[in-house]
Amino acid sequence: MREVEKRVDDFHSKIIQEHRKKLQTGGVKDEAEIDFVDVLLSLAGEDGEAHLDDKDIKALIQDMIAAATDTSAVTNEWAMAEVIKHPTVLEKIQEELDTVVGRDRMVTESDLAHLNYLRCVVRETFRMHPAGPFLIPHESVRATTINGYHIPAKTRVFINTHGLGRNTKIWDDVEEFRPERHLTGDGSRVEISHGSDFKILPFSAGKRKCPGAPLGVTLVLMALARLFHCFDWRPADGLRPQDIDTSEVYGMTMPKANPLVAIARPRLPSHFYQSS
Ligand code: HEM
Repeated sequence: MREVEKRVDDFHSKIIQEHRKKLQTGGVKDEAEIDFVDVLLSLAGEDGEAHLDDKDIKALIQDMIAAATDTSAVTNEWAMAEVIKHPTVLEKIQEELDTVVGRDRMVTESDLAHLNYLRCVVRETFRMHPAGPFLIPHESVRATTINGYHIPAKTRVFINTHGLGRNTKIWDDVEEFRPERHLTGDGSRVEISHGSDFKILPFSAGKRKCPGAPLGVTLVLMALARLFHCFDWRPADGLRPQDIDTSEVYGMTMPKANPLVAIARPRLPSHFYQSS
């Protein structure tokens, strides 16, 4: 454990050193190049001191990497597993991709707003498999009463988003992966984070809501759009779609108990798969 800690610490030190060197040798010229660490290093403190020391910056980098990577990866794996388990869903996703994007170019970020069925797939994935099944523990700062429940001050509060997605008072056929249930009646864009109805809460809500939600949504949508646009997918040899295992393990995030194994077959013209 100590050895892992040291390796992680060295990795963070290297990131800080590289950024400090860049700042000292003329700084970052193009505003579009400024990243999270550049901003943290440039925060001015009092009496000519830096606002944050290296320990603070390392903690923030670690927090950001931990919060951003596992959540997005777990969501992608669940979405892939559910889609490969439901071949008609894959067909509908690819039909939409062929209509919106076509087969002679790659998906770009500006396409994502128009992929309403894929957005439903991600929303349905969050309903059934929220990356944070109990969000992050919160504590009530003062006593309050919500829906008749008295919550004393300093109570540790967990929000059961996993239960919310399978609550039969809110959803029907809760065990069924059915993206269509999220389509808006008027064809307007399907929101993924949460709506005014709070029927799903993948990123929590309110002032401690995930600050990376827009980036998280884009990362997940973009990865899935490219994977389904570029490849046809089927389960590993010998398995039928319905055999795909969807058992879960609980932890800080809620990954699949067994990693997904699947077979990809290119579906776009061959020049898209050649490295330049
Ligand atoms: C699919 C992707 C993601 C999911 C499902 C997700 C979900 C969550 C959830 C449930 C929380 C806890 C909110 C609460 O306190 O109740 C959270 C917090 C947080 N997330 Fe995300 N997240 C994702 C992506 C990201 C990304 C890409 C970033 C940054 C680039 C990020 C940064 C953070 C940070 C810094 C916090 C802690 C906020 C605080 O201090 O309270 N997340 N996220």
